[in-house]
Amino acid sequence: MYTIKELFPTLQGEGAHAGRAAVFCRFAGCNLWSGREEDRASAVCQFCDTDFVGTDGTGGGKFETAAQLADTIEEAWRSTTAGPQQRYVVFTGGEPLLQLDAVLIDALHAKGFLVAIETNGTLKVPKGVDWVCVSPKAGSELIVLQADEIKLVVPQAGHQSLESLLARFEGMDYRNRFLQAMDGPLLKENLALAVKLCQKRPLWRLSLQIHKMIGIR
Ligand SMILES: C[S@@+](CC[C@H](N)C(=O)[O-])C[C@H]1O[C@@H](n2cnc3c(N)ncnc32)[C@H](O)[C@@H]1O
Ligand SMILES: Nc1nc2[nH]cc(C(=O)O)c2c(=O)[nH]1
Ligand code: SF4
Ligand SMILES: [Mg+2]
Repeated sequence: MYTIKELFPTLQGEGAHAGRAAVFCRFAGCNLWSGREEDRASAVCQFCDTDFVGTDGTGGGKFETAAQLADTIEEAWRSTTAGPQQRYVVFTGGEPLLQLDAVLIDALHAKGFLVAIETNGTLKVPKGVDWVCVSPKAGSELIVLQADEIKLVVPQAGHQSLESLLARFEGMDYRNRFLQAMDGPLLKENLALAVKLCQKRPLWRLSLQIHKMIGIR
């Protein structure tokens, strides 16, 4: 059984694959926040920009089997794209690694999809995921120490020295490194910080949340 908040075709808005056609499948639930506003201030992750509670979003629901969910993802892909090429699904959440498993990954591979995830990096990544984007959260234990992409949201309360943290991540096995400004009331200031850090430390590139800029999901 998979519990899905929402499922829709769009463009990846962030990171190395920004601008790429993708089906987004958002799992309900996260291990770093309940998703309830009254728990935000006491959560490990306090800046989340996403509603991942329940199954009431577009395309959301409970899916009994991997085959049913994979069929639905394929339908979403077919609803907007002309052919079978470049099939791409991004599992996010909430935290996708609470639910994503080998059976679902295999079912998508059998349909020709590349499987990407957006993860907070605190849970083990199953074999077969084609693109791992890890976004570490201050105050959580990072166990995904190797990935295709690291996308650090800045600044985060609880980071002692941001530059020494960046230096540490620079020495680790992440093939692409991005800084993403924390959205919220201080977005403008946070963007200025991210720009300054990318200039100072050129191993990092700026990730803009382009879906928010252009008004798509
Ligand atoms: C909603 S999370 C879901 C996936 C996973 N739980 C994680 O944290 O990576 C998707 C992406 O949005 C980022 N994000 C969440 N809240 C944000 C905010 N307020 N501003 C910028 N990025 C944010 C996360 O860091 C992550 O890269
Ligand atoms: N278009 C679009 N791109 C995204 N990249 C990461 C997202 C996420 O919430 O995980 C996201 C999202 O919610 N929408
Ligand atoms: S870990 Fe990801 S989904 Fe969970 S609260 Fe933080 S940003 Fe949101
Ligand atoms: Mg998002």
